[in-house]
Amino acid sequence: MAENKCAECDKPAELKCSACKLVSYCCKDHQKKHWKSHKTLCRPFEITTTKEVGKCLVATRDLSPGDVIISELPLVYGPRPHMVEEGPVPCPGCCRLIICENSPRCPGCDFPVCHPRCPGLKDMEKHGHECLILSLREIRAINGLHDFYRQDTLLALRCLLLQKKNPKKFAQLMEMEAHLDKRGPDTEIYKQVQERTFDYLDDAFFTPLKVLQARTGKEVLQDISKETVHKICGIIDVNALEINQDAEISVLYPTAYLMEHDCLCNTVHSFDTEENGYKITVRAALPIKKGDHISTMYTHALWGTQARREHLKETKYFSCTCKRCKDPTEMGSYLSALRCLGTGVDSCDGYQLPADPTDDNTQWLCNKCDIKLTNSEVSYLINQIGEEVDHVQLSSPTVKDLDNLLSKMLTFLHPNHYHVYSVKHSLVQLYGYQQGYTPSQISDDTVLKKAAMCRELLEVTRKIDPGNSRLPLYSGVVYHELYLANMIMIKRKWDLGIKSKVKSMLAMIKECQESLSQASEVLKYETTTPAGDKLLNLIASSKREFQNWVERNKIDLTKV
Ligand SMILES: C[S@@+](CC[C@H](N)C(=O)[O-])C[C@H]1O[C@@H](n2cnc3c(N)ncnc32)[C@H](O)[C@@H]1O
Repeated sequence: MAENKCAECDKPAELKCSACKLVSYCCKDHQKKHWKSHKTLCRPFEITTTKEVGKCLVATRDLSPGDVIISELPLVYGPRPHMVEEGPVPCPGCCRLIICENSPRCPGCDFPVCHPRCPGLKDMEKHGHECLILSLREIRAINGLHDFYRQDTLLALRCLLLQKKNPKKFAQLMEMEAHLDKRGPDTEIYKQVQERTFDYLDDAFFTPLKVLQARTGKEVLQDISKETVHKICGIIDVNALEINQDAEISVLYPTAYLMEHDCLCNTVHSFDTEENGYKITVRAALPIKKGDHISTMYTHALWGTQARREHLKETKYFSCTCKRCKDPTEMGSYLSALRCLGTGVDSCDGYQLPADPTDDNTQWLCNKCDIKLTNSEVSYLINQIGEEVDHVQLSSPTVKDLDNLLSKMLTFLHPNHYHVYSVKHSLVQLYGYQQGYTPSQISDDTVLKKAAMCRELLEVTRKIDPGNSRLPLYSGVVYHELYLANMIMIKRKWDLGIKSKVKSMLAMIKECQESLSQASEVLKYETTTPAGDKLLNLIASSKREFQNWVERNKIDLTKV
């Protein structure tokens, strides 16, 4: 075994940096001396294994919000592997969405692409390599058929190609958890992988590849067995992160995948653009103490406990037992709570909460009276309401439609329930915009209602996403809408002669200033997403508008 050398003097070294364990030293003195240059590169975590989560990351020093924990390039990335039966598909060169039927074709393999000269088509890190395999199919489709050109299989193919191209990366990839024990031949997921990925790749490309390999004696892919393809698909499902810039991409990173899940995670991550190779940067979102586990969130922060736990069980094969999942009130947010459904003499103004949220058969108890509900009764009700919300949300609703839906929902659900949150979030974006509710048309009462709703929404997000790591776009929108609501009222009152010395006016001016600054703060890591970029531009223009108004009216903000 090669002996370690001191990073300071190159002599044989026994000591290791205790934080990253990657750099060695001959003595304590040299370790101290080297710290100045090493501290920016030193990993602030170590990899450990626990019975509950398997491999995971533990902080080796205290971290403050914003501190970088991981910054690394992908092992491999490609189009998100979800089957598309109609609608846009990713271009294999750049993963930007295209309409299959109307698109030009790749000159090499005939797959639909954004442009025959898309730079990614020839790039060996992107489509270049796989194109050689895809071009082995002799039959060509006349029309772009979704089951003929299957972009959802390309990431698995790119993983297979690492065997020859970069065996070290392939070995790192194959170390990842695939949960094959839970994806056996009698499961639905096994059938899907077998039919949609393995059989497709095998029939269309591996069969001609085997003939070619036999003829030329040259091996392009070593292992294209069913077992390896199933393992790779498991690894992608369990470990890949999704990037939704203007494309749908799944990425496997060499270290970031080790972050465990927590419904109140302590990190935030952002992705560089395609030009910068989709580098990931993971930062502390909350203060992290030495010894704390470093976590991210694998599911949606705005789902209730039952929905999140079901999703994690189905897709990541574990039962979450984090602080938020164990707390019936979900950190005081009441995101899953129902109104007490007692009627007549039994009616009360309490809320129905799960007795044990981590028990799939829990009873739901009222916090004021004796009314109990079974979990299946609650699930049925929540699913029904969810379907109605989806139906209304998808039908370009008017303010009236959403107002009516909201009043109906509030007879069954807590005002912070996640279905209510979604309707309120849409409503605050319609008040002030939709015909009949434009800034010159909207009534004072409705503006005040909009501002109150914004404050309620922000209170919920602060409780379930204290580090702004998962809901920055949701909160950014709401902070901006709160600014707009205040600004409508301020201008109206100003025109009536109510000037900045009046207390209520001062409070609104202050809230305007704070909302705009909070909006930029929560979005600070969203600069590379199209939605984040668009919102940040809107906020910048509102900041200019606010500044102009303040200057025009000679308001001294330091005295507000
Ligand atoms: C992306 S991998 C993380 C690395 C993994 N622990 C390993 O050993 O390779 C995701 C898997 O880690 C485990 N895991 C992550 N967070 C967990 C948690 N909070 N509780 C239990 N298991 C967890 C689950 O097995 C999950 O499918």
